[in-house]
Amino acid sequence: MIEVKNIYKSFDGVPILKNISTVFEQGKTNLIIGKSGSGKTVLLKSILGLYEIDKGEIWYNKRNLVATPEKERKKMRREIGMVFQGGALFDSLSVQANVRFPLDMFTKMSAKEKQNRVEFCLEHVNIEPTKFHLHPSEISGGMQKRVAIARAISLNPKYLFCDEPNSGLDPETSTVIDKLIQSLTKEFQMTTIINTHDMNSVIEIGESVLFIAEGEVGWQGTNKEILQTQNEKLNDFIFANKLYAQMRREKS
Ligand SMILES: Nc1ncnc2c1ncn2[C@@H]1O[C@H](COP(=O)(O)OP(=O)(O)OP(=O)(O)O)[C@@H](O)[C@H]1O
Repeated sequence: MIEVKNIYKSFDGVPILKNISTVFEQGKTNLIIGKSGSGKTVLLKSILGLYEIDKGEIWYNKRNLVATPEKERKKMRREIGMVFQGGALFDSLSVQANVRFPLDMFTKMSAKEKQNRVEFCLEHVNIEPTKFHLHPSEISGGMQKRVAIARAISLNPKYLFCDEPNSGLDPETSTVIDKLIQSLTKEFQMTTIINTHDMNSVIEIGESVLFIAEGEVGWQGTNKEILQTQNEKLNDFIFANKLYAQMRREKS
């Protein structure tokens, strides 16, 4: 579980996050949604400790990141898996070398143990062994995302952060990626936080949805509750999203 309590973050005196409190539960896909510029990325980076917040607390289970010295923070970071926007795979490394990379960097596992772990992770994202030797440029966008997820879970993280995991994917592949993240979250009982623009993701896997509006908690609830909401800002966001999805469908 990750809990944030009354966090504030500003840049050069301009407030971006204003008094955000929420809980991201273990074993659930916790989504953060909101308009472009609302503060989702700043929130995600603050929770990760990439930005120092002005005020507030960030609890990773029983540890408050804000009060944790840098050396301890490094240890905490090992418990975090990240799926970056676009996948961010290393082009020059094969699929399996990409997944092995964190193991080389952060563990003292033997070559055999690493290979077993790489195979385990790639199997869990449904990548066949015939693809292990390929390079990112030789596989589809959806498969690249799956490799990025395999790499993110390679160190067996307790916490998984995904920043727009569906960017650049068609709706069908997006659903596959969403379901995959959700099933891994359940299987490994991770606390998963996903930044997304995608209303389909909200409906499919939004077990807990946090709507950020102008740096504040605008609404929080489940994918079932969101369909009944009377919250005006949230409804505007949903409507704009539907229009966007429709325009994209008509264009393709
Ligand atoms: N490093 C920074 N320095 C100054 N201002 C920043 C910085 N990072 C973000 N901001 C500002 O914070 C606000 C929120 O940005 P943020 O990137 O969190 O939005 P977002 O909701 O993630 O948007 P998007 O969906 O487009 O990624 C914006 O006004 C942005 O300009």
